[in-house]
Amino acid sequence: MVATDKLSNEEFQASYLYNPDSLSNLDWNSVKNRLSPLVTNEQPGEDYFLVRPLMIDDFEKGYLQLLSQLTVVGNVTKADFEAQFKKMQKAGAYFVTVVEDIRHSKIIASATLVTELKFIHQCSERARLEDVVVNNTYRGKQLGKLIVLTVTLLAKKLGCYKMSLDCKDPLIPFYQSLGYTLEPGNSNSMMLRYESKL
Ligand SMILES: CC(=O)SCCNC(=O)CCNC(=O)[C@H](O)C(C)(C)COP(=O)(O)OP(=O)(O)OC[C@H]1O[C@@H](n2cnc3c(N)ncnc32)[C@H](O)[C@@H]1OP(=O)(O)O
Repeated sequence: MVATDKLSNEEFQASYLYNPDSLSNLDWNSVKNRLSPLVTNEQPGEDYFLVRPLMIDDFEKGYLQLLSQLTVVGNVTKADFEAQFKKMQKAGAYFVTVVEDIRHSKIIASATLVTELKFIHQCSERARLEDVVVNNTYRGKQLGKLIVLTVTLLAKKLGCYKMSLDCKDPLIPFYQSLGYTLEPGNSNSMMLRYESKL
């Protein structure tokens, strides 16, 4: 575990997957009618909820246990986690954003924004939403909406020209309530699966 009180400011910043300042001044005005009551990443509804980038010591805070409520995680060791974290950090395109319940030092929600550089659209950048999950004992309290809107607004702030996602049919209304649409003739998701480790 990273003993953050003993770290220099530089080391502390390096323990974040991406710069936490990126999460300041998101355009919540543009989505405030999608939440009732209004919550934001800076005022997430409870003073013990903290919305922030993934940190390297979140392995200790149950991050992978949370992901296992979404899909198969496999036998990922702490060393595996840290190596993958550092690769993502170096790539600079991974904005894994979490909610921590600071009372229990536990990660209770997560969503990933991945950005992709393009030559098209005047060398622009597009965004994808991945791996959205809220701990099952915290569901139904708008945390899903909060974490998805946080990364959606972050993509806007970063200058992405669009953001897309894949989801199962029952979740379509959830994402529609957050502004995502099924574009006629342009909303199919196709798959070719390779042999996986699991
Ligand atoms: C792009 C992707 O990653 S898709 C994968 C999405 N993740 C999963 O399926 C993992 C398991 N599910 C979860 O973690 C959660 O149920 C989430 C993230 C989908 C929603 O989190 P919550 O914190 O419960 O959502 P929140 O309280 O903000 O919103 C609840 C709304 O979403 C709807 N909703 C939530 N989960 C579901 C679901 N599985 N199916 C249909 N509707 C749902 C609720 O009906 C509710 O609608 P309302 O506002 O009209 O009452």
